[in-house]
Amino acid sequence: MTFALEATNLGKSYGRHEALIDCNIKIPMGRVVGLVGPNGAGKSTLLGLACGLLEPTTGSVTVLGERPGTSAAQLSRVGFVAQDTPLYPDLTVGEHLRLGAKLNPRWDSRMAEERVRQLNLDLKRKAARLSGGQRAQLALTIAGAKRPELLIFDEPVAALDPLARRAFLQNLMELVADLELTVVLSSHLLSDLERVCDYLVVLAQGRVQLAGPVEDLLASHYRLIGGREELDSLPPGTEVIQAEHTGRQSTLTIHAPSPPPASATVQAQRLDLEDMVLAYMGRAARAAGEGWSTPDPSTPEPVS
Ligand SMILES: Nc1ncnc2c1ncn2[C@@H]1O[C@H](COP(=O)(O)OP(=O)(O)OP(=O)(O)O)[C@@H](O)[C@H]1O
Repeated sequence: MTFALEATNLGKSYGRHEALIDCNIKIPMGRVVGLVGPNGAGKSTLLGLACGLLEPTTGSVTVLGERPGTSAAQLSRVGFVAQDTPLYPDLTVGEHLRLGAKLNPRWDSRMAEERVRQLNLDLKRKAARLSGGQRAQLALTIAGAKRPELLIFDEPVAALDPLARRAFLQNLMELVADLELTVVLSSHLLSDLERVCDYLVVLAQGRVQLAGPVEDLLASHYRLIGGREELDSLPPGTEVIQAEHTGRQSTLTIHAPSPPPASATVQAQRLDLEDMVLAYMGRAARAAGEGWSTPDPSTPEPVS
């Protein structure tokens, strides 16, 4: 089976600093993947490895079944938009489209021109004179017109206001529906990711903390609120991700294979994506702060 992105014991060090450690993930095709984690977690490093911009220090990575960046054919299957939506400031919108057509064998001119028209982008305007939102939209148009099978974005919406962000994400979803793409999107904006992503990878301290289909992850995580003693013994297979105690009451964030048994004294609540991600990031930060190595993630198998 071919995965959109498959990392096996993947690691990347910059000098003595380990930015990505023993990363094992299998991202199925056709997903919209949210890559989240705190600053310095290793997200850009992972995306750089996936695009062939960086070489692994250990392990291996394949993208669409091939080593990244090994051939022009492989490069044309992947679209990458780096963190600062790089464009040529002195080139106009029209010149960007003409350059895209020259450089990309599968360039879809009709689609690029139609999107530029829909976005009301002036073909004669230089990139330097576009707003942040317009630049992001142009970068998305160029990446989509390459007709890639995998589109990778490193924090595409970070600098955009909420309206521009919403418009960008809506356009991205239209592109996904039209082209049947796999998208990997890194962002700190969990509410945005919750709206568009159906697969999640949480990175922290250079390690994968959690990965899997959003639906499965949300269905297997709970918040338990109840007496400290009652919450001392949990069903087998339950993993406590985070525990908070106030007096005799405890609040636990757990990963459990099946819903916790109903009880009059213990309340079980579903988590939203943000609470779940924050619990894993908090656990990784505590483990690092206390000098432990982060525990192995309980990574649910991806759905193929
Ligand atoms: N070229 C480099 N040389 C040395 N260290 C680097 C280099 N690039 C990244 N790092 C370090 O590697 C770690 C991971 O960085 P990376 O940019 O991958 O994190 P990130 O999750 O993308 O962060 P952010 O959310 O802040 O963009 C950080 O500690 C960073 O300082």
